[in-house]
Amino acid sequence: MTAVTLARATDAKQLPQGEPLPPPILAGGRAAPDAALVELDVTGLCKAYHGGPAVLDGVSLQVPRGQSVALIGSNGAGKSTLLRCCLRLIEPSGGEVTLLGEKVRALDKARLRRLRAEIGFVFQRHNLVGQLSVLSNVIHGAQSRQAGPGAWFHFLASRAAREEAMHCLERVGLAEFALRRADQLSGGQSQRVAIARTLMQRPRMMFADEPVASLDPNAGEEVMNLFAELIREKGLTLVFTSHHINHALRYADRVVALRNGRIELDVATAGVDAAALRGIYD
Ligand SMILES: Nc1ncnc2c1ncn2[C@@H]1O[C@H](COP(=O)(O)OP(=O)(O)OP(=O)(O)O)[C@@H](O)[C@H]1O
Repeated sequence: MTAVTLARATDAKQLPQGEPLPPPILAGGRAAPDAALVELDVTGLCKAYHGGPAVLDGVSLQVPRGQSVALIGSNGAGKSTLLRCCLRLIEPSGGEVTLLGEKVRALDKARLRRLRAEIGFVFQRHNLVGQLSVLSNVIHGAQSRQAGPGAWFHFLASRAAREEAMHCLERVGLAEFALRRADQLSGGQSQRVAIARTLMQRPRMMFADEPVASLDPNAGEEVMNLFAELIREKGLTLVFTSHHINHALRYADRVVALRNGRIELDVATAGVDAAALRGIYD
């Protein structure tokens, strides 16, 4: 156990005060989350891979609409497993996840696919299709609304889809790259395209698993800023994992720290200092 004590988001003032916070980008510029509208409700979530030890051990977490939550914790703490269980990209071993009002574990394949279509998921690696154009990759974000080859190739997509995709690319500052092959982009550009693709999805909520881990510090900062701006603009709920304490403080309303598959810390970022959060890595 570290110097960091278990605390709820409401009593962050119990934590030690210290160095000044970086200005909150996301938390500062928008209305307070609506506590009555819970978009993600995780209760007693457990996961063990292949009958091994518990990787998630009774995790419970409620995220209201419009809140941005940073999940932090050492390598192997269970952050990615938690995100993936929420979308049932991997099967939980126990507990319950309710996402946008749907009990995820009870959904059949078709309903699960429909639910996933409402969630933007940005991964550490952008997962673009390298041989296709940037525009086609973005258009693919609308696959739940557009079936057939038009969901894959920009020249077969509807005019409306192409225009919307161009708008998404403009929003991430890459309109002039629309017809370039995706495998000709830098890491930062690729991650921007991945974000444009999630915008094309018109998501109701966003998850991001170490979205800037593969980028250099400058590109990482730029992408996080852009991401935060878009989340704020659209009033979306966000849950993201990060190893950057400063990103957690700057881009989240709330920080949840995992250790060995359990929540060790759950605090509002307002009033918490970086030193308190660093304790989670001891
Ligand atoms: N597919 C898998 N099969 C078996 N064990 C796995 C699998 N995926 C993850 N694990 C194990 O589960 C534990 C938690 O992993 P997870 O990736 O969720 O942690 P994390 O907090 O996201 O770590 P990191 O910060 O390194 O990304 C680790 O011990 C890992 O080895």
